[in-house]
Amino acid sequence: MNENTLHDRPGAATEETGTRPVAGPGTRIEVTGLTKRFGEVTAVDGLSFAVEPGVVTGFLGPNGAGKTTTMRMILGLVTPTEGTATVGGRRYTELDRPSDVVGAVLDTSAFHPNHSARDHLRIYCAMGGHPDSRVDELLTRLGIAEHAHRRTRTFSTGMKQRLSLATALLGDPRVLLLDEPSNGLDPEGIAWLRTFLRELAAEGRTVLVSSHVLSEVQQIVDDIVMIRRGRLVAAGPLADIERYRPATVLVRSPDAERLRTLILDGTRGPAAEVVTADDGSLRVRGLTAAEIADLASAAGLRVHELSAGSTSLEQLFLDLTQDSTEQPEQNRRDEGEAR
Ligand SMILES: Nc1ncnc2c1ncn2[C@@H]1O[C@H](COP(=O)(O)OP(=O)(O)OP(=O)(O)O)[C@@H](O)[C@H]1O
Repeated sequence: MNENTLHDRPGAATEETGTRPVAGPGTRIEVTGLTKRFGEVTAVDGLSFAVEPGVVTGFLGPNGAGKTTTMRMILGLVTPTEGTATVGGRRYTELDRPSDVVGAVLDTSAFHPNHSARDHLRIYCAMGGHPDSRVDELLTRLGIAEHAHRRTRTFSTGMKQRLSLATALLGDPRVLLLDEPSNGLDPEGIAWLRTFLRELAAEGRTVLVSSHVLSEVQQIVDDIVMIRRGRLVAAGPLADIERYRPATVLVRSPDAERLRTLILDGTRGPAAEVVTADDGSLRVRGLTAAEIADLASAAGLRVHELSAGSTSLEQLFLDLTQDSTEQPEQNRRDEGEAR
């Protein structure tokens, strides 16, 4: 801890009186105006959000959105350029015994290849000052007790994930931060992870899980914090976000580009949003299928398919987080409100 953090931190006065609060049950993560610039690159840009205890929160955004950098700032591994990240009201570097408060898995390959799972946990247990009994407790809880003597280099991705989680849980922390935990897991592994993280949340812990693939964590998370280019795009219960999925009309047309221009023109009807998918089809919001058909027919444009439905959650995620200049107007409004 450096001198600056000692002087400007909240709660320093209570420490002197010996009544320093520790992060306890119901520990919240709070990120306020967090910014990180690496030279020319602004990785995180004025980000504010809270992560509540008792639920699993998904931290979502495409590759390079700033998720890892934000998690590293919460963990005191990267110093913010501006803003704060606190756990239970204190910055990580101000916590007495940080590994008793926050457990983190940032990299599941960080094992000595020749160490057994048990050796690995024993070392981290001693480093964190946790009781030895935690090693066997966690090997059992994570379902890897029978592999405790195997060298970690022989572990599958799923077993490494479990060992990483065991390491993070040695101090029985109230807060857990996991960076892309579903990466490389098969469906069975994801199902196991879902059950396990739900158990941790049900114990009142605060669980933050990052991912760049919404569909991988959709079944795991209760709340979401969605970012793009270091900025907040959406935050709240996943159920709320699902509720606001707008109705979309899928349009396949050999004249898609002309139809798109016509729809966006807006002079022939209400303002609409159009996203062109990779396969050239259009997804239109703000117009009904009948309105689009009439528009195309009046202009002599061919339409091969028109189908109404609601946007998939994955599509909503892509729409909200895409970098394309084709970002729909509604999303830009959402982003503005979220900031
Ligand atoms: N130490 C660093 N030096 C310079 N640029 C960095 C550094 N760390 C991250 N960045 C840049 O900051 C941006 C955000 O990166 P970050 O790893 O936080 O994103 P992410 O959302 O976690 O992405 P991914 O899903 O690919 O891990 C990227 O443009 C990245 O190249």
